[in-house]
Amino acid sequence: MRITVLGAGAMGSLFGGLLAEQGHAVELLDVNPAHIEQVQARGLTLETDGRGRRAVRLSIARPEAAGMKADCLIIFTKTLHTADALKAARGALHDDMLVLTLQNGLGNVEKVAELVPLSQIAVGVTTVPADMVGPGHVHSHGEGHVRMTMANGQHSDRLVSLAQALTGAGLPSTVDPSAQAAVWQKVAFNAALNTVCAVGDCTVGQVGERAEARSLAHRIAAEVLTVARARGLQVDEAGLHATLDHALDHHVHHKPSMLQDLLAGRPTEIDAINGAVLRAARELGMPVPCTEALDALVRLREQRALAH
Ligand SMILES: NC(=O)C1=CN([C@@H]2O[C@H](COP(=O)(O)OP(=O)(O)OC[C@H]3O[C@@H](n4cnc5c(N)ncnc54)[C@H](OP(=O)(O)O)[C@@H]3O)[C@@H](O)[C@H]2O)C=CC1
Ligand SMILES: CC(C)(CO)C(=O)C(=O)O
Repeated sequence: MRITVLGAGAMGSLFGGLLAEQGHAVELLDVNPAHIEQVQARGLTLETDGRGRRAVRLSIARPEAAGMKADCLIIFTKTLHTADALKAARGALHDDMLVLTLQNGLGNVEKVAELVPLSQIAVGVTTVPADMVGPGHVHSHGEGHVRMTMANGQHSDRLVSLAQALTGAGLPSTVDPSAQAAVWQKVAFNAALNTVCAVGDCTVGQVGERAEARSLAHRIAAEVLTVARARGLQVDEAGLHATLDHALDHHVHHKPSMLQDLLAGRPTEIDAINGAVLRAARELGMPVPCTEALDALVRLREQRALAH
C-alpha cells in the first residue's frame, strides 16, 4: 500500500517505519527540522522489543512538500496540531484516500471532517506505546493493538486492507464497529492515568504504589464511563478497570505522554481528554468532579510549564 503518515513523532515514526520495513511505500510528513534532517541523512533508527535496533530508509518531508498520492493517510500529530497539519498537507489529500486518526482524545473525527468528507474518515485507538529517543530515533518498549472503524459506520475494503498491512507489520489491527466505544474507554484511561501522573510528576508505577492515588485513577475512569454510557455507548467497565490495574502494575517506569509534554515545556492534550469529557458531561447536566479537578490542576501545571 502507499501510506502517508502525518505527524512523524513517536507513534508516526514507529508505524511508518514498521510499514516501510514490510515493503509498503511510506512517506512521513513532519515539521521537526532535526528529525527530518536525521531521517533524510541516516534513515530512521527503529528500536522494538524483540527485534532490536535497525535503520529504516523511508521518505520524509514537511507537510506542504508531500509528494506521494497515497491510499491512506494516518494522522499522528498531537490533537492540538491536527487542523494546522491537515491544512499544510492539503496537497496530499484526494478523494480516493482513506484518512485514519488513531490519536488520543475526543473530537478527532470532527477536526478531520473540517477538511475531509466523513465517508473517507476512519477512527480508532491504539495501545501500542512509543517514545522518541532523540531526532531520527524511536523506541517502542511494549506490545499493543489497533482497533478502528469507519467514522460513518460503513464497511470499507480499504480499511480492511490497511488493517492487514498493519498486522503484517507487527501492529495487530482489527476493524470493529465497537471502536467508537473503545475511543471513550481510551479517553477514560488517559483522563485517569495521564493526569494523575502529570500532576504528581511521577511514573505509572509510582501511582500504583499509593492506594489513594490508585483509587483516584479508578474513580476518574469510572466517572468518564458514566458519561459515555449516558451517550448511549456500550462500554466495558470491568475491562477498563482491569486495563488500568495492568498498567499500574506493569508499566511501572512509563511516564505518560501528558507528563512528557509538561517536562518538555510543550502544551498537553488535556483539552481533548478531560476538557472534552467535561464538555460532554455539561451538555448532559452530569457532574464529573474528579475529572474536573484534574482538568484544572493539569491546566495550572501546563501554564507554569509553558512559561519556563
Ligand atoms: N506515544 C504513545 O505511546 C502514544 C501516543 N498516542 C497518541 O498519538 C498521537 C501522537 O503522539 P506521539 O507520537 O506520542 O506525539 P509526538 O509529539 O511524539 O509526535 C507528534 C509529531 O507531530 C509533529 N507536528 C507538530 N505539528 C505538526 C504539523 N503542523 N504538521 C506535521 N507534523 C506536526 C511534531 O513535531 P514537533 O515535535 O516539532 O512539535 C511531532 O514530531 C497523540 O494523540 C497521542 O496521544 C496514542 C497511543 C500511545
Ligand atoms: C502509552 C499510553 C497508553 C500510557 O498512558 C498513552 O496513551 C500515553 O502515554 O498517552
